[in-house]
Amino acid sequence: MSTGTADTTETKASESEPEEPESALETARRQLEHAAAHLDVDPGVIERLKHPTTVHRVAVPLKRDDGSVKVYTGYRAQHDDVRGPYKGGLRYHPHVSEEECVGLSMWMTWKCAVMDLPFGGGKGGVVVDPKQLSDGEKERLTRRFAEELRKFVGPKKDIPAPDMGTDSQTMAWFMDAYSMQEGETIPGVVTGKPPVVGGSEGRQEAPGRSVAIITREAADYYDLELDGLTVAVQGYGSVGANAARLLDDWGADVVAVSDTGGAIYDPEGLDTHAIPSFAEEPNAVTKQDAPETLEDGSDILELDVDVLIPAAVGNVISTENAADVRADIVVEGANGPTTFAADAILDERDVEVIPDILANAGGVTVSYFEWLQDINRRTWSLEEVNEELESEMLSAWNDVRAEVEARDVTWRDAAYIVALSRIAEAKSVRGLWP
Ligand SMILES: NC(=O)C1=CN([C@@H]2O[C@H](COP(=O)(O)OP(=O)(O)OC[C@H]3O[C@@H](n4cnc5c(N)ncnc54)[C@H](OP(=O)(O)O)[C@@H]3O)[C@@H](O)[C@H]2O)C=CC1
Ligand SMILES: O=C(O)CCC(=O)C(=O)O
Repeated sequence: MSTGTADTTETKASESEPEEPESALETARRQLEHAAAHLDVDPGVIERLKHPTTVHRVAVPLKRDDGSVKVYTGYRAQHDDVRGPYKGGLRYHPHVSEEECVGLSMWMTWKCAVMDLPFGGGKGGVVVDPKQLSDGEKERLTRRFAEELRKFVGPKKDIPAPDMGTDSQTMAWFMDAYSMQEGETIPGVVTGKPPVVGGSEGRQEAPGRSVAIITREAADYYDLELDGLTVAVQGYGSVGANAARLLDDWGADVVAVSDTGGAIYDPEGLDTHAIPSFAEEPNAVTKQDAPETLEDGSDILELDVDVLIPAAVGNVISTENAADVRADIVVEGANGPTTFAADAILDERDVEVIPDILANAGGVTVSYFEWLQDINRRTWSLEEVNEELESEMLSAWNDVRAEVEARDVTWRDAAYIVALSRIAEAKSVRGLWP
């Protein structure tokens, strides 16, 4: 089933009435309004950008290993494609909802524009706990989801990728199911695949790598030494573990990391390579030896560190705890970890927040490299990928920094200003208004 700009995504929130808990969509809309106030953009464009173009909702039946049948709900939100095909991940998580997918798809539109990639924004997922499924069940679920979305995706239309609860294997199954239906191998329908079937070297580490690069640049900007920089990382998955390990390699002291089981803390710095990531062994963080274990993993957000990297789920920094965040800089590895109301509290307290749409954008940037490699049937080496990523991240960092300095705005507003200017210009040049 496909719905247009669905009722559930009508404007509910406005900047003047911040309430919590905020949905991803509410946060995204408030951030948009806040940043748009700094720009001379047609208000019609801003109003349009508060809504997705389309949200596809599909039923995904799965025959479980015990022979029973369960029907899951899947979504694909397509927010805006003025700059190119919709692009963004697929999430398998019990809290996936239409509203969450729409909010996340909006962030993808801005993220691709901040990075100046020729893509728009999409996001989707299935309401399921992947930890409760066997590998065979995950494969059947993914293949059926791909079949249900087949008409709406494609290398020139909408290109999914991994997100929470999905990985390169999920993308390989998705690509295979799509290709079988189309009658030819079409690697460019998804990114984040294993390199052996058209994936890019370095894609898996890329969002964590970009978080590390942006942390390094932010530390330098605020005159903090990378050597001995104290860092806490919430979430030890694809983003968190890769960011932690790279920063560790570059001399920072990663003093705390967490997963859903809790956090571990060592003021001397943890051996991040010895701690298994979510992909290597889920829920393994608190099984490691460390001087201190924090049973309530959210305590990691209040540790006295130079840099806090929330890299798990959304809304973890809210009005409940924003006043207790003791880091000097928050670098957002997750999408939407800070609510709109918490952002204001952190700003008042001079805690610098480097936003998700810049910090974790390495994932979609290497996805773009992968898409180019697929189209051109050419493979880049890991060195080429990492060199290009470094250069794209520095270019985006400099664009955003220029707005921070020119307008005296927050890093989030500055990133939105860069993105919105590009999107508004594209809309104006294309002349999309009837
Ligand atoms: N993968 C990608 O390409 C990109 C992902 N992102 C964003 O980064 C975030 C993380 O994604 P990703 O790394 O891919 O996810 P993964 O599924 O690889 O890992 C998620 C990690 O977060 C932990 N976690 C989940 N909930 C909590 C919680 N409440 N407190 C502490 N830890 C928690 C999980 O722990 P456990 O092992 O116990 O389950 C796991 O370690 C998401 O917001 C995602 O949208 C952003 C850009 C790209
Ligand atoms: O690689 C991509 O296309 C998108 C990754 C993603 O979902 C994200 O950046 O949030």
